[in-house]
Amino acid sequence: MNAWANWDHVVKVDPDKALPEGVTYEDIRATGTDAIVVGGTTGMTEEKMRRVVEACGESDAPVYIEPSHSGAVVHSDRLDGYLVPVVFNAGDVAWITGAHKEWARIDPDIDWEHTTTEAYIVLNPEASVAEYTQADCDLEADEVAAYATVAERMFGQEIVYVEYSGTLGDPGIVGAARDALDEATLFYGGGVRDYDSAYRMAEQADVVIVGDLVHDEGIEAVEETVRGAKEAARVSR
Ligand SMILES: CC(C)=CCC/C(C)=C/CC/C(C)=C/CC/C(C)=C/COP(=O)(O)OP(=O)(O)O
Ligand SMILES: O=P(O)(O)OC[C@@H](O)CO
Ligand SMILES: [Mg+2]
Repeated sequence: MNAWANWDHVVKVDPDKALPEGVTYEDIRATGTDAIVVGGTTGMTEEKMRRVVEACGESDAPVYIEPSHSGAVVHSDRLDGYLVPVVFNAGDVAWITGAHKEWARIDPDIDWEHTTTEAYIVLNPEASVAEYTQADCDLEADEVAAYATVAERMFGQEIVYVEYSGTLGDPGIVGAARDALDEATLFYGGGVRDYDSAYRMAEQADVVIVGDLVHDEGIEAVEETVRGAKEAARVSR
C-alpha cells in the first residue's frame, strides 16, 4: 500500500521561506503530522532543497520532495520519495508534460520506483502556482469532479490534489472531488490555519496539507491543525 493511504496530515515546508526562530524539523515531526513535503512554486533551487532535506536528517519523519521544476530535484538517501505535480487545469502544457519531458531528458538518476505524480487541480487564482501555470481556476464543482475522474480513470493517478494555496477552499468543491474518486487519495491544501479549518477540510479530503502556517505561526498552530485533521478522520472512519 502507498504510504499516503494512511496519512491524515502533512506539513509542506517551503525551502524559500525560513522556519520561525528555534523551530527544528524534529519539532515539526513531533506535532504528530504524518509526513514532511518540501516544495513551493517560486524561488526553488537545488541548493535550497538540499539544505532542507539535509536538515530533516535529524528527524524520523517521512520526507518527500515536491519539485516545481527539474532544477529543484535533489537525490538523497534521506528521501522517502518524489511527488511530482502535474497540473490538470494548467493553461500551458509545460505544466502537464513539458517540464516532465525535460526532466526525463536531462536527469539520468530518476528514481522511478519512488516517484509518484500528483494530479493537481489549482483553484485559487491569486496563488503563484495559478499564475505560473496559467490555470483555469474558474471551475464549477462538477468540473472539478470531472477532472478528478479523468485523473484517476484515464491517467491512473494515485493522488489527486485540490490546491487552494493561500486561501481556504470551498468544502463543497473538495467534497465533489472526493465523491468522484474511488481508489485515489485526495489531498487538500490551502489556508488551513487552525483546528476548525483542518477539521472541516479533513471531513472532505483524505489528507490535509498545511503550508504557510508553519512558517508564519510555528509549531503550536500546526499542532492544532494535526488535532483537527486527525479528529475528523477518526470520526469519519
Ligand atoms: C518535472 C518536474 C520535476 C517538476 C514539474 C512540476 C510542475 C508541473 C510544477 C508546477 C507548479 C507546482 C504545482 C508546484 C508545486 C508546489 C506548489 C503548488 C506550491 C504552492 O505554491 P504557492 O503557494 O502558489 O507558491 P509560493 O508559496 O512559492 O509563493
Ligand atoms: O500554504 P497553504 O495555504 O497552507 O497551502 C498549502 C499547500 O497546498 C500549498 O501547496
Ligand atoms: Mg505557498
